[in-house]
Amino acid sequence: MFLIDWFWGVLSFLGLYNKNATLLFLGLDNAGKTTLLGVLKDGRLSAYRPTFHPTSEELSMGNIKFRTFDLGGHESARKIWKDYYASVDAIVYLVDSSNSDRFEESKRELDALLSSDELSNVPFLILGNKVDIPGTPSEEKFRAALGLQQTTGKGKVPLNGVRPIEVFMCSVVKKFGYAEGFRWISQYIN
Ligand SMILES: Nc1nc2c(ncn2[C@@H]2O[C@H](COP(=O)(O)OP(=O)(O)OP(=O)(O)O)[C@@H](O)[C@H]2O)c(=O)[nH]1
Ligand SMILES: [Mg+2]
Repeated sequence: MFLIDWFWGVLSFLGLYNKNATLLFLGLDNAGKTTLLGVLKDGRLSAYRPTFHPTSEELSMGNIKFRTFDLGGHESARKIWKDYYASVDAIVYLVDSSNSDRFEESKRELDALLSSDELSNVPFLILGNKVDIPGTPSEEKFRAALGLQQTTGKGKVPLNGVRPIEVFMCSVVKKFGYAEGFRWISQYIN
């Protein structure tokens, strides 16, 4: 009983209670995908090791399926996650905002996703992760670096056929910022 309460508690916290969806967590290696999955799974932080093989992990809660894939330098992984395009309801794209050296690489992968026909109607939540690390850029600077100045708005916005896309800065480790992002994207998930 306790477990079930906790379980639904997590999903309602994320706005995903009584939704039926598959969410893909994408991003370069080291962005925080496995850590986010772990935080959702048991609310605790464990020392998650970098994921090597296969570059995919999955967590199911109720009717929600979370699946991670690493992008960048993983050609074989790319082949795998392309198979999931058809069943994806939302994409959560994680970026390590503390590592500006890799913004360009991360932007390249993101742009490829955004321009793919198969995903043209899929909502995108961009998480600028690790803002707990001193020296991370402001949201404004982060958006500029990723080419995300034009997004669809953080509130409830009538989209008129435009794909929902929005940026939320967060710290998965310190557990803030990402739930707002999930609640934002949940309004575009059935
Ligand atoms: N300071 C800080 N570190 C974080 C945060 N989120 C993740 N990390 C750390 O970043 C490193 C990479 O996190 P992972 O969750 O393994 O990243 P990943 O995207 O799964 O990476 P791969 O599996 O290697 O592709 C780990 O050492 C995490 O502890 C955060 O919010 N703040
Ligand atoms: Mg991982």
